[in-house]
Amino acid sequence: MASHGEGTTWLIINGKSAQQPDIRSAVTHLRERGHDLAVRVTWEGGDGTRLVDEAVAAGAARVIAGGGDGSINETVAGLMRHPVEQRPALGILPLGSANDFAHGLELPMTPAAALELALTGDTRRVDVGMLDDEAFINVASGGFGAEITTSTPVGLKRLLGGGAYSLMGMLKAWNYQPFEGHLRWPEGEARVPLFMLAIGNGAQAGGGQRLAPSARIDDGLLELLFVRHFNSLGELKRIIDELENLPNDGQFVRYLRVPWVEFDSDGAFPLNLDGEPRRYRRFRASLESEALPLVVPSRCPLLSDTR
Ligand SMILES: Nc1ncnc2c1ncn2[C@@H]1O[C@H](COP(=O)(O)OP(=O)(O)OP(=O)(O)O)[C@@H](O)[C@H]1O
Repeated sequence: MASHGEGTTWLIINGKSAQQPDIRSAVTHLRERGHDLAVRVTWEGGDGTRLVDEAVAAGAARVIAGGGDGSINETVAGLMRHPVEQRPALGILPLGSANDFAHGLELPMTPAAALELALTGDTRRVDVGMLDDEAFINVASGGFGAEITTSTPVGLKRLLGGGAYSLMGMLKAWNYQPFEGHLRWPEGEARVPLFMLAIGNGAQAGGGQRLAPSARIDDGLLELLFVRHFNSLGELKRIIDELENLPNDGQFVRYLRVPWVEFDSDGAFPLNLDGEPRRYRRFRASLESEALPLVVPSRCPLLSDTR
């Protein structure tokens, strides 16, 4: 474990949460204890990345992303623009609605405890996912996985766990079409009508859906989950069974650990990058190993040697 006790820390906080009284008092309290904590507030998308540049220019040792998964993604994107040896450590103050990455790390969720850990906790070097040249730290989820997190309020777990009938009905009502394309990874390839796809550095997305349950952020690998499209209720029930066990070569479900994966889609494929919606005709997902020092709690479940 490395400790970054010295140097300035910058808190880059999403403006929509910046005026919360408990955050103000947590900042005041930590400053009174002698911590050198600068606070900057974002106004709109893109500000987080630019503020990281200012923090690096000012020589910050640590940058805390105050916000949800989108804010963390922007901060990571900013940090990755700098050479690896100049990257400040990343801390997280979870203030989003889903906070999937923070929950996956089992960070404290109250502002006072989260901010104190972010400022004073130990750091570990973790991997950062790359989708072409865009960074993601948690999960890229595509196909139905992207649709559920952006356009429906219903969770995948509830849909798949609770009612095959209602999911089938909903897909019919939507006239849901599979995404035809070609997947390629180091040991294999598949031409598939895809129902959904998840690429995990972290473990969960979409507000608690554990799509990559055995993901570790320091293992140099991505978890790849993909589910083949289905046509009947019987096939859907089979998928639900396979999702329980996550076979590496199931009839519908495949769950693999890979250093990279490429997808060539016949159409524009919806993919959420750390929760932010995108569309791609083709992409390559890969990993930069040990790219970023991250503040982690003790016994963090996303580390390989969880103690
Ligand atoms: N001052 C602001 N007011 C409103 N939105 C902002 C502001 N500053 C940045 N944003 C937007 O907020 C987005 C990030 O939101 P964030 O991830 O922090 O919250 P969230 O969507 O509630 O989190 P989660 O993904 O965990 O549910 C950025 O992409 C940016 O477009």
